[in-house]
Amino acid sequence: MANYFNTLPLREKLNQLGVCEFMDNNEFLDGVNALKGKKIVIVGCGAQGLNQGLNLRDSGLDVSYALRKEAIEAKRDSWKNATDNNFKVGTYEELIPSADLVANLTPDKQHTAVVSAIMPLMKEGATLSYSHGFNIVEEGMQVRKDLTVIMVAPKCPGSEVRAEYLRGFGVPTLIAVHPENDPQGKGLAQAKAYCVGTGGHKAGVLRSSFVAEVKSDLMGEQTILCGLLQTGSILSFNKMVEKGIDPGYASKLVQYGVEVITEALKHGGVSGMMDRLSNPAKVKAFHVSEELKKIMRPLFKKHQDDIMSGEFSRTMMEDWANNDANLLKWRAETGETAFEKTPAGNVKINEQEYFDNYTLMVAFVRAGVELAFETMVEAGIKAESAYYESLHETPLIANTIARKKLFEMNRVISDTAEYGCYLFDQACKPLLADFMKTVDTDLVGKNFNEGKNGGVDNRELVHINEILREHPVEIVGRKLRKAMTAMKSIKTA
Ligand SMILES: NC(=O)C1=CN([C@@H]2O[C@H](COP(=O)(O)OP(=O)(O)OC[C@H]3O[C@@H](n4cnc5c(N)ncnc54)[C@H](OP(=O)(O)O)[C@@H]3O)[C@@H](O)[C@H]2O)C=CC1
Ligand SMILES: CC[C@](O)(C(C)=O)C(=O)O
Ligand SMILES: [Mg+2]
Ligand SMILES: [Mg+2]
Repeated sequence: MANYFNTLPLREKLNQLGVCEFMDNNEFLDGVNALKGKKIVIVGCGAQGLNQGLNLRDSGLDVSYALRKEAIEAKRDSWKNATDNNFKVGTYEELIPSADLVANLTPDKQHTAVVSAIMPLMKEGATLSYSHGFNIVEEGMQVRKDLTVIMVAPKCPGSEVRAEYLRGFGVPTLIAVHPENDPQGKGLAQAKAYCVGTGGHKAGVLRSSFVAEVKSDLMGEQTILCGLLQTGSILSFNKMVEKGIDPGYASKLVQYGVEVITEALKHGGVSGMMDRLSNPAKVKAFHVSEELKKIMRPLFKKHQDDIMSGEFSRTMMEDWANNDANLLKWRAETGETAFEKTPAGNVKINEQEYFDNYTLMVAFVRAGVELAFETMVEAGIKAESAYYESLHETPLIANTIARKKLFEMNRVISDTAEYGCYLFDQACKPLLADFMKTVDTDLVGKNFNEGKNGGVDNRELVHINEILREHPVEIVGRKLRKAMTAMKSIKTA
């Protein structure tokens, strides 16, 4: 097998990268009907597998889990996840042959082995579904020509796929049909039905391609969503402790601050988040984020370039072959950071204080969201896709950090995302070393300008507001958020 993307001529690369059509609500009027009464068998009951299955069943669909024999015999977590939630569980041989749709929700590193094991058992004309395009695009998996291959990719951690569904909302989702595998022309209807089943249609759906999903998903997870939130959290905590701020206070400000701050992003975009600062702090955060964008832009470009060329996938697959040596080493190192090892203090921090005392995270988030968006778009990803991947998903990742710090984020996201997060973090921390020497407690740990709201040049403030509001991520965000009529506010810390 070879990297599918790299086998395409440039015109086809650009064509598949550019597939991105915002799907109106009236595209989903048929609901789950295309899969009603069909047997959906999910392989893997982990972050996505369990939570997608719960939503699909609640949406009236027939869902069961095919697990590997050793998981059933050893009553592993996947077996517990499925049985504790009263799903039917069986082996591949027991469940796959009668399945109308098989959803492969195992780790990307296992996809070639899993698909090779289940494909011979799949009945003529069945459908194989993914939630990430890595196996098809980066590994070039060849699927039996009578099978339909679709993708329903939530732009969200598995845990929040369920949480937003239970709030009566959903998460932005990319759907796609692999052009090499749609023999009966039923792929789009089934992908739409599956998407309705997960609740994704309530948040926003893009008709995408396997290529466009992979090249944007890998970029978002490595940079703003996981990498920069990890780097920013660790550097913020270390700076506060270095400057004598109580470690318990610092830990709480970081752990919950990123959730409170990015919740504003979800509802009002970057400008909505910045508006929560005092005017002097907003001006400062603007200039700090401009400096951060300048420092980090080459790293963001490198990540996007390595994703586009296949170099990222090659290095990650080398680690797979080396028993995940780097993944496990970086996971252990992250667990040993002072932030991860310092419990949040038993101290009251009100919602506004998270903004007032954490100007630095606001600057990190603006810089990271805009950089990720800009870098994706200049690489050929369409604005709507770049918005879901760089802005809307950031608060959903922050929800996991608020739960149990970086440990929880890295546990819930895919192994692919976790590897990419560490890769970015390893490079970004030294890149920011000189910048962090200039940071003091006015930016992190204490109220900027001691909370005084005066002394701002009106013309500069007007100019800054214009720049923030007219950024392309804000323009497309205002359109996409209009469609999120069912979006709920979450109770933050
Ligand atoms: N995590 C996320 O939030 C997101 C993930 N995705 C994509 O969803 C897919 C699933 O990822 P995710 O939910 O994170 O995966 P998890 O690691 O959470 O779960 C993997 C599941 O697969 C099972 N599994 C592991 N190895 C094998 C194997 N060799 N054969 C059969 N089953 C196996 C595990 O069960 P056991 O080990 O007990 O057998 C577990 O149930 C990936 O393609 C990922 O890129 C897409 C969007 C977001
Ligand atoms: C952000 C990482 C992700 O792409 C996701 C939750 O969307 C993943 O692969 O886990
Ligand atoms: Mg993702
Ligand atoms: Mg991913």
